[in-house]
Amino acid sequence: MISSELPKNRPNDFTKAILTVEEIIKLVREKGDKALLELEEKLDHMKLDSVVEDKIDELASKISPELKEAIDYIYEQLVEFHETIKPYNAGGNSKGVEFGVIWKPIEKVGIYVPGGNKAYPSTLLMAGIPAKVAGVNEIYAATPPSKIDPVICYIAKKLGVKKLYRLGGAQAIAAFAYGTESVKKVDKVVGPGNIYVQAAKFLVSRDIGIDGIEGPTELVIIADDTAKVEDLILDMRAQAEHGLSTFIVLLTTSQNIIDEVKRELESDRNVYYVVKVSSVEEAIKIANEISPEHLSLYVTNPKRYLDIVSNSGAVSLGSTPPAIIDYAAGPNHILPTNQWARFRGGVTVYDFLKPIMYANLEKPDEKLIQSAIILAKHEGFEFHAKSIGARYGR
Ligand SMILES: NC(=O)c1ccc[n+]([C@@H]2O[C@H](COP(=O)([O-])OP(=O)(O)OC[C@H]3O[C@@H](n4cnc5c(N)ncnc54)[C@H](O)[C@@H]3O)[C@@H](O)[C@H]2O)c1
Ligand SMILES: N[C@H](CO)Cc1c[nH]c[nH+]1
Ligand SMILES: [Zn+2]
Repeated sequence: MISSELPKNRPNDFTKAILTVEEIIKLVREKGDKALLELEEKLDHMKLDSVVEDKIDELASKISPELKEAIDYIYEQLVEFHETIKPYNAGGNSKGVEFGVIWKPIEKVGIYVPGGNKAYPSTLLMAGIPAKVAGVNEIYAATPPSKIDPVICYIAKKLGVKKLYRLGGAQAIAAFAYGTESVKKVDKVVGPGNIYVQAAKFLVSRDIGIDGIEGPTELVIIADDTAKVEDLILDMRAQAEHGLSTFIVLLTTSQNIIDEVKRELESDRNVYYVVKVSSVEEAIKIANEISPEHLSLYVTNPKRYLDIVSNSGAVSLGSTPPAIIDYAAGPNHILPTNQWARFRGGVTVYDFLKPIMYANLEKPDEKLIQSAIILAKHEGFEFHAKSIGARYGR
């Protein structure tokens, strides 16, 4: 289906799942493993005796040499990306203060690998590699029991995942956040998923770290009349493969493109929003407001517009298909949706690191000490002022 107007509410709004998910979280907190087994039976239609996958080695050995080679090759590319952008410990001196930052990995991380409609081994690569590059010691993963793909097991082994859980949806996120008899409580949970998964992450962020809201999928394409309409149609249908809750928009200056896209996609089940704009600049303004997960700049000389893109998870330039970012380019496919791109980006090595700052004042600048004392007194914190003054003879 085609709509010529942007919607007031997004089809992928996770907040509509909050009430259902609150109940699921409550059950997992109260009843631990028992709740997990009941919820898996009810929501994933799988009768399990344990939520821990204990056949990882056996399953991993089943993957074809072709798939193994593909995974190994992509693995290298993603390691290269995160090693390239990894922050380094830095320090300096100013006003007699030696200061700096050391980056420390988070200790325990849970990765959610979606698996309602399809298995997503690519997601385990996308989350696991930056975690490993950051130096996370304990990586755990969960995916719905019907989608324990041997490729997921192969990647889990390669990453050194401590345990793979047969758990989907909000119950997987709750188990990571609060722990159960079988599931390790972690410090941060990351990963994309449907509205139940994202609502659960949102709710547990009271108690553990999350990487943001990532799902269902969004794509905004900006196309001028040089874009190949067949490519645009493929890119729209590609992201529509993630389900009917996806949010897919085409903003174009070309009436020909609009006519052809409408003709081709009118009878698809997904809704595509196709809107005419008068310039690429106008389209970027609209895209910045939408703050989409994926942005495709399928226009002449796309790089010159990067400066005015302010909100987007990842940008595919020119004829680069957004789907290559989903698999192998280097940037992550775990990307913010629901306008979270206004204040955060996709998952990177930074998501698994914490900056610990330090200061050492052996011979500090007098004026700096005096300034601190003045400000502490102004705030009415006498002992703050005194504790500083006493050290530096004031
Ligand atoms: N933005 C991103 O970074 C990104 C990346 C990859 C995938 N995605 C998105 O991930 C999503 C994957 O969705 P999926 O559904 O295939 O898999 P999923 O693993 O996210 O969700 C499946 C789970 O949802 C739970 N569930 C289903 N119906 C429920 C209900 N009525 N009540 C409570 N729980 C319910 C079940 O427990 C099931 O295991 C897609 O929407 C896709 O667009 C987003
Ligand atoms: N397009 C998804 C992000 O929205 C990522 C993905 C994984 N596999 C295929 N696609
Ligand atoms: Zn995709």
